[in-house]
Amino acid sequence: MKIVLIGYMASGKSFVGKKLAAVLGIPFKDLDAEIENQEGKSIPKIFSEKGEIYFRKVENEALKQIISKAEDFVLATGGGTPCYGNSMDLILSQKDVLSIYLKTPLDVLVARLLSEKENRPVVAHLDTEEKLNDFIRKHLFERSYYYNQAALIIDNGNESVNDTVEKIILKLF
Ligand SMILES: Nc1ncnc2c1ncn2[C@@H]1O[C@H](COP(=O)(O)OP(=O)(O)O)[C@@H](O)[C@H]1O
Ligand SMILES: O=C(O)C1=C[C@@H](OP(=O)(O)O)[C@@H](O)[C@H](O)C1
Ligand SMILES: [Mg+2]
Repeated sequence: MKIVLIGYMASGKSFVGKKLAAVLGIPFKDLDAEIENQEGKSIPKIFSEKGEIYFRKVENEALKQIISKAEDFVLATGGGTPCYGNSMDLILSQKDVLSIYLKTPLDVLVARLLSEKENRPVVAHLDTEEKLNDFIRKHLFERSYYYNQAALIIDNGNESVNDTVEKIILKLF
């Protein structure tokens, strides 16, 4: 079983993914963590020292490597992963991969990112709730074109992580 979670920043890909992998008894992989290990730097450092275009190249390469492996996994991608280069086509073209969009309402994303934006260079500069809300509303609309191509769409708003994992499991079996 190969599961790839996609969705906006703070939709819960890393949080839900870890729990889902534990319940399924298969390895959990986080694309951002793989990139950080490979580059020997944090995501904010890669953005500030090498720039976003470099990050997107490395992100696409890391995705290719993980997705082509034979073993089972749950992979949490980054919020931008499916929206650059051929990454979404790559995810969709792998017949043994199940893509899942974790869909989270705008107000929940804004609330989560208000307290967790420092390590996310794409939104780190947005210093008020109003700016964050304005930016995410437009950005989410643009990115939804990619997210909505996932095979499965699962709501992860105000439900508990256990409920979200259960919803996914029910769709799998
Ligand atoms: N179902 C949920 N219930 C409660 N909190 C959640 C849920 N899903 C995610 N979160 C919270 O949202 C925050 C962002 O989640 P994270 O997994 O880092 O998002 P992503 O990897 O999609 O950017 C985390 O602090 C996590 O605790
Ligand atoms: O949406 C994005 O462009 C990004 C999302 C981040 O991952 P999370 O979605 O796990 O926060 C990380 O890959 C990087 O900061 C860029
Ligand atoms: Mg994450």
